[in-house]
Amino acid sequence: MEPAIQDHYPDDAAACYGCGRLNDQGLQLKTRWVSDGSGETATETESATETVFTPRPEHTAMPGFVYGGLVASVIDCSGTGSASLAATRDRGIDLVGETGSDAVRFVTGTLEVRYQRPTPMGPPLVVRGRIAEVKGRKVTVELTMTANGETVATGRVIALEAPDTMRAAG
Ligand SMILES: CCCCCCCCCCCCCC(=O)SCCNC(=O)CCNC(=O)[C@H](O)C(C)(C)COP(=O)(O)OP(=O)(O)OC[C@H]1O[C@@H](n2cnc3c(N)ncnc32)[C@H](O)[C@@H]1OP(=O)(O)O
Repeated sequence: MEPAIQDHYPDDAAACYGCGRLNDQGLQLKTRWVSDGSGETATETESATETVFTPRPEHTAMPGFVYGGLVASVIDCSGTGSASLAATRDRGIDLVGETGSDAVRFVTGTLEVRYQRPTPMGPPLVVRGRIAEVKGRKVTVELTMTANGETVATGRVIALEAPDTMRAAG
């Protein structure tokens, strides 16, 4: 399995409610490149990211169905994580190397979510991300969430490298 980008965020970027590994109350989402099974990361044209999260009872909207804000949160951090993966790869940074933390601080500029059908409580939610564009400090990611193999939501995240003001505030 490919490494999760969030496991390589520096400590000052690891407090996020959605994906911070240091946030005990958070979702601790993990986003990684999908491997083709051969041990190689998929090629540029085929590359996709994946984030998997199993909702808990407190994430209920109404009995049996997942709260839409939770769906949006999972898509949000799948998008910023995917953007970080893309930027890291584009800049030739070794994710698990000593310099792996240099280019991974992305925040959400725009989050769009389309709820396609009610999201069932129980099965894991699988989000696949596709890098639509990398343009300077901006990465656009298109995402699809499935549950039991059915699409429940689609989304788009425009992620921007975190401004210095946010980094300094940490
Ligand atoms: C301490 C660590 C810090 C945090 C690390 C967290 C990592 C992990 C946590 C993960 C976080 C989890 C998720 C969270 O919860 S992240 C928290 C929620 N997000 C925020 O609070 C972000 C608040 N907004 C800002 O700080 C600024 O507005 C940003 C940084 C977004 C852009 O301001 P900046 O001055 O940098 O931009 P620019 O003017 O140079 O424009 C550059 C390009 O971008 C385009 N553009 C601009 N704005 C937007 C927009 N809103 N949507 C789409 N596109 C936008 C613009 O047209 C231009 O495009 P082009 O003309 O080049 O094509």
